[in-house]
Amino acid sequence: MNESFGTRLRARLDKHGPLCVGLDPSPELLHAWGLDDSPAGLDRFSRTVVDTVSDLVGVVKPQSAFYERWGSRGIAVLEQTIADLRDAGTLVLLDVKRGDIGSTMTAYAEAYLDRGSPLAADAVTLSPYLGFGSLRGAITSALASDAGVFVLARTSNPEATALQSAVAGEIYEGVRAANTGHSPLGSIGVVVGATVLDPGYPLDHLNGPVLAPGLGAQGASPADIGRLFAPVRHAVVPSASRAVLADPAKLRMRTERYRDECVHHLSS
Ligand SMILES: O=c1ccn([C@@H]2O[C@H](COP(=O)(O)O)[C@@H](O)[C@H]2O)c(=O)[nH]1
Repeated sequence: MNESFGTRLRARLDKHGPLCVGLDPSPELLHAWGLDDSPAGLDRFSRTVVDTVSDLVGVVKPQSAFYERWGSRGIAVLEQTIADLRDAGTLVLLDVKRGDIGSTMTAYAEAYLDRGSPLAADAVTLSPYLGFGSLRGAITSALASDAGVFVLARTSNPEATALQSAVAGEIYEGVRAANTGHSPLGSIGVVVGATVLDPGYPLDHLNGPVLAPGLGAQGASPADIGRLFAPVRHAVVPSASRAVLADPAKLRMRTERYRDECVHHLSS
């Protein structure tokens, strides 16, 4: 029997520390790297990031939108990047934020979670704003494929606060229920930005992982990670994209620095 996503994630976090590197090949970053904004540029950027950080972190989070910009040629690069990460033994958390009615979610689950799909990731981000129940089929598919999902609960952007604080309770409770009985860690996670002032829920009750974007470019620091997520120190996955990707010559050093500072603030 294969190991669940939660089990694999826990092992990677224990070995490599919590940091997740985001893979966001925006036109600005490609330009800063001296690369063309083209499928060839995306490919070069992605291969360089995979080669540079895959021994440093347990999880990499490609942002699908930056590959989708280039249509089928960008998706081909994304498929190759997912394959390269898997070959390197790095967990792939594909940031796609899909959310729709149940029958369509089944198709998204086939695209991103079914082991036979060329875009199959270890986990994906999902949006619950058609109701948490609309995600149940996708969650069932994820568990059947030993994959995981991260459901948006309190995202890192400031515009989200009013809407999400009104409904986050339903999302947290749905995730908690989905993880009941799973050990050492459930496979169903939440997204809680490192920029939020208060997650509004005892995250250690979830028995699942917490993706915490917002480190660096959006203003959150490793100290914020320690302050917000100490109760889930073995389950939090802080992610940084622009802050580590800005300069290829400093990519490895910045990844190590953010990783080590997150470890430090989570253990103090
Ligand atoms: O709440 C969320 C959920 C996802 N994101 C994504 O993470 C990265 C952040 O990039 P940075 O350069 O580290 O700011 C990006 O892909 C977002 O789409 C998020 O920021 N907040």
